[in-house]
Amino acid sequence: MTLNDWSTPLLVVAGALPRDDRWLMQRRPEGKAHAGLWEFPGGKVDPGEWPAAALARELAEELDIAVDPVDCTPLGFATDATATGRPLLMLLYRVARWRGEPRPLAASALAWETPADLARRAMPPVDRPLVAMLARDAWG
Ligand SMILES: Nc1nc2c([nH]c(=O)n2[C@@H]2O[C@H](COP(=O)(O)OP(=O)(O)OP(=O)(O)O)[C@@H](O)[C@H]2O)c(=O)[nH]1
Repeated sequence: MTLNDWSTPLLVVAGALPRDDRWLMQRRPEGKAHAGLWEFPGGKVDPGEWPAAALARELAEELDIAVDPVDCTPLGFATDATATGRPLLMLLYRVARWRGEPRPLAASALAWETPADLARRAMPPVDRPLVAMLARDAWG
């Protein structure tokens, strides 16, 4: 990780959505940074936006599901540098419930993955410590 700028991190929120001991992951489409890698659904927090509200907005845009921000519980965070060297701060939330069936509106694919599956997927570096954390997450 090479950081060129310590002052203005790119703030990204992401959701861990559980189902039957698996987590929902999406594959980044061609033409975007990290194309082809598997990631948690989510995206950038807009200026002045509350992070859990940003996550609910992103999950509606990307998965066509309705999430109440109060159902998003912080799980942890991780940091890395983006391709330009700008610091990236990613907040991961556990999403307890949602309305609707997730559809890949922004991704090239969706998959429900076990922690063991996740360890074998190609992912952005910032996701690795978060996946390790999920593997230790207690259900409920
Ligand atoms: N959503 C998401 N973004 C991640 C993850 N890991 C990771 O490094 N990122 C990076 O965080 C940034 C978030 O970008 P994004 O493209 O998802 O955000 P967005 O939906 O607001 O994108 P847009 O600018 O195309 O509208 C990207 O640089 C992306 O590569 C992850 O697990 N989930």
